[in-house]
Amino acid sequence: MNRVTVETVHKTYPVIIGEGAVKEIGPVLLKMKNKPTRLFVIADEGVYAIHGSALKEALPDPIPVDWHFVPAGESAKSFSVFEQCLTAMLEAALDRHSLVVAFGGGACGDLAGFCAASYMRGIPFIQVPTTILAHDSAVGGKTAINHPLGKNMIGAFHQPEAVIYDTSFLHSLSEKETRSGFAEVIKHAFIADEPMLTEILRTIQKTADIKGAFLAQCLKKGIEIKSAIVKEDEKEIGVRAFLNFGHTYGHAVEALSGYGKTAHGEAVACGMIFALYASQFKNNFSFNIRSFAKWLKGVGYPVKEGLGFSFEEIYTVMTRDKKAYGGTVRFVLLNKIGEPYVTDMTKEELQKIDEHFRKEAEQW
Ligand SMILES: NC(=O)c1ccc[n+]([C@@H]2O[C@H](COP(=O)([O-])OP(=O)(O)OC[C@H]3O[C@@H](n4cnc5c(N)ncnc54)[C@H](O)[C@@H]3O)[C@@H](O)[C@H]2O)c1
Ligand SMILES: O=C(O)C(=O)C[C@@H](O)[C@H](O)[C@H](O)COP(=O)(O)O
Ligand SMILES: [Zn+2]
Repeated sequence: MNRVTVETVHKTYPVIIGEGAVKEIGPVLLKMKNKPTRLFVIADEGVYAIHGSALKEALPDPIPVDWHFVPAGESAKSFSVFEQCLTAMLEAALDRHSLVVAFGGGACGDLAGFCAASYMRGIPFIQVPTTILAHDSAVGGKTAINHPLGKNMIGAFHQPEAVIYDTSFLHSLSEKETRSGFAEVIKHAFIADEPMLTEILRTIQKTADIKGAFLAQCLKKGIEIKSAIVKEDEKEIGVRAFLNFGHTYGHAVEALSGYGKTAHGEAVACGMIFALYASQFKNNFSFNIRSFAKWLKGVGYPVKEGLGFSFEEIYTVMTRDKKAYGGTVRFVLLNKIGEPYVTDMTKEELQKIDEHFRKEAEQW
């Protein structure tokens, strides 16, 4: 098993990664200082149907367990599902030493983490992620649900007690979800590791290449990059915003297309192309963006997903981004690969970049 330790001001916790890692959940729970009085598993119903028995067998006998199922994917991050979870948690009479287990991808993890953060003002939880994307979402303590007006707008920072990342769950992911998750790996490489990016561009030519030892190595590196940033800035006062590379535009595409249609990572992939053009516009960032966009398309990413919306539509959603304040939109751009920075962008600048982006898209 591989292990990465995440350190924050108030909590240090392990990310245990590997095939069969789910078996580690028993020892982790039984070793906790306050042994949980009850477990409340919030499970993505699609994931439960495929992998539920593995988690069931791994939970330790002495601790009583309630199971609560939520819709598969992004639709779980809604007010109504959040309310249903809290009602079920109250009915199960959870106390402050009860523990929530999030079982699913990033959507279920974000929802379950927010339920744990809100119930009695915060009870412990453990992430048992099941997607490639969740190498990012399960680590670092951002939890949230969506609002029709913006992505992840209602949420809290709440760190898990542990992340139990069983990579054998990833074998059943669809091609779309494999690609979507891998976009966050590409993001981690762009913001922190040029050799990793080069290796990715060389190794991956189609979705089916995202597998095996190379994928395992990318996931561990991604988690290490993320945990180093979270250690420095848990609550996004500064450098944590770098993890938002590709997200300002990406979140707008997700919100406009109706959550769940364009997968998060697909939207982030489009957002990274936009942010690369913006980096070129702002400071002559030198990189062959056209060939990167073509590479993404070749792997299977729907790179033109944002083009169906007008600049005004995208801009309006971007002004509600959590990084924006005082009326300006803020973007994460690159000086060079591995050297991100945050900058204000005016509407005029963004409009010019959008025009260039649309013109370039004819060549992808
Ligand atoms: N908190 C964070 O730091 C953070 C970081 C990145 C993304 N996110 C959030 O994560 C969400 C996206 O997460 P995601 O990409 O994991 O998608 P997801 O949770 O929406 O799952 C996508 C689909 O894959 C299915 N699925 C999950 N695991 C599976 C498996 N092992 N086998 C087969 N099918 C499986 C689900 O049922 C669902 O239909 C977004 O809401 C995004 O905002 C949060
Ligand atoms: O952990 C972070 O910080 C990130 O920004 C990771 C992102 O991949 C993730 O999608 C996050 O949920 C976006 O954060 P938000 O604050 O823009 O909602
Ligand atoms: Zn993301």
